[in-house]
Amino acid sequence: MSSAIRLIAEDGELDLVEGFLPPAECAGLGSRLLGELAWHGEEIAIFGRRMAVPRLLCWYGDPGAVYRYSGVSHEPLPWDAALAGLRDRIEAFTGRSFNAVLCNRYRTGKDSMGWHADDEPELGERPFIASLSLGAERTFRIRHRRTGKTLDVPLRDGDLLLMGGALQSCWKHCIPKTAKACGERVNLTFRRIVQPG
Ligand SMILES: O=C(O)CCC(=O)C(=O)O
Ligand SMILES: [Fe+2]
Repeated sequence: MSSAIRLIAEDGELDLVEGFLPPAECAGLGSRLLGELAWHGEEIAIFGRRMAVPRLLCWYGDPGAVYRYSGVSHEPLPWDAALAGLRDRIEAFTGRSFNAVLCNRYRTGKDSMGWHADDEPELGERPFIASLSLGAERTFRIRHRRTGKTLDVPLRDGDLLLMGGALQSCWKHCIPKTAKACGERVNLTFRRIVQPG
């Protein structure tokens, strides 16, 4: 495992740990999560029309770690063993604690996540979020809200991306669609819900 590389140091911190998980572990773990987790689609209302979110997702965590996304409150599913094992390792590495994980599954290059910040009230001020990627490489794009400064970070199998400080209030991020041939990707964002609601 390599050490963290600081990618952003102003108005929040963004750190990348390339190969946090060794390649030998990634393939098995990726297919286990694809098979085991309770993947489902979601819809969001945009201008009164219901639209399918362009990816699959699921939410696991401690009882009470309720999270509101796509306009709906989500009760967590109880920790899956593979997810709990990863949580423990990421907690040991970062010295932070997490009580829930949002899992996103990008089936093809057409699946994506639009511009957003993880700044929901239940994450509290200056949330610390650890994001583990498995499977196909995708680009994580981050843009400063005021200056427009933009950075593209390739996220590969086994990489761990850490977001902290004021990052969510000063920057937005997304996973753009790609026209490149690309396999499935799973991303796990470990979070701490501080204010159940
Ligand atoms: O898939 C990714 O790498 C990003 C996921 C993300 O931004 C989120 O879950 O909030
Ligand atoms: Fe995010």
